[in-house]
Amino acid sequence: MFTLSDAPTRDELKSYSLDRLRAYYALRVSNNDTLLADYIPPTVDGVRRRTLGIYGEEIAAMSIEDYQGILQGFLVGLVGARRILEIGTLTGTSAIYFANALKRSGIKGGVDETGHKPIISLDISEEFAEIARQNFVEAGVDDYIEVIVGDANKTLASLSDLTFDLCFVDADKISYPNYYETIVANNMLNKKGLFIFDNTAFVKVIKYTDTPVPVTADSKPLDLPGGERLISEDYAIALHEFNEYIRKDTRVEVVMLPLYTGISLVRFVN
Ligand SMILES: C[S@@+](CC[C@H](N)C(=O)[O-])C[C@H]1O[C@@H](n2cnc3c(N)ncnc32)[C@H](O)[C@@H]1O
Repeated sequence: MFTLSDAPTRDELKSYSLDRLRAYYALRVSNNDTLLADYIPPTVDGVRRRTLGIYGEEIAAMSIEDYQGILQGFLVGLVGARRILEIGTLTGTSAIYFANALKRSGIKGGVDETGHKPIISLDISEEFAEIARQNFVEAGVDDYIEVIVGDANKTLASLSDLTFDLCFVDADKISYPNYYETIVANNMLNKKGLFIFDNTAFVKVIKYTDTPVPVTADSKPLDLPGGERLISEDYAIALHEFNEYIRKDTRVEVVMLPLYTGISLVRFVN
């Protein structure tokens, strides 16, 4: 584990290449090394390696990356989240980041008066869910996360009595409008809560070393320059329609972060 004290001096910086300096900052996206140590636990690496070993690159690449995990953990603290809903568990990477963030905020694990753990994560695959549960045990966060298996279009509706402070939506893109409307219509997200929708820009909007791709008002959904296409065109069209839908929804305010394949933050305006 690095410490912030290994920062180069001003003199040493003169012999640094920009790439070396970027590499330095890539590991220091927060000023709090305790937070980084908490947020990038070795177990997340283990989850990635195991997912890669079992399913290969295409599936493993669906897990969020470290920086997104750190950012989402920061947002957990920002909104004071106590209860989190995740749609799309896969093998558990994002849920582990959320659990560590809750721990940092002093939230206790275990089943509460609602009969649930602080994080409910939904996935359609029993196989992924089982691997995720093993990963949660190994990461020491199994008392923070419960996985409910089934099509989230159905399981979500069965949770409509519950209220969450943060909803992270990262499952099948076609269903984003239904997930959004079900959560809003049933008041499942607190008025001060936060939605995070992943992959809303369809393609890698930014590469680490590039400047952000400007998205203009007349951009077509499928012709954003500057990145490999990670998802099918069906998904891109569904996401485009979803983006337009929430952009015009006067109940909410939306900011799409140009990170990875786009991360939309959505909050209620009043
Ligand atoms: C992008 S992955 C989630 C990655 C995870 N959030 C992470 O960072 O590790 C999408 C997941 O959504 C699940 N999924 C797809 N369609 C679904 C549906 N209709 N209901 C519930 N889960 C679904 C898939 O099985 C897959 O595990």
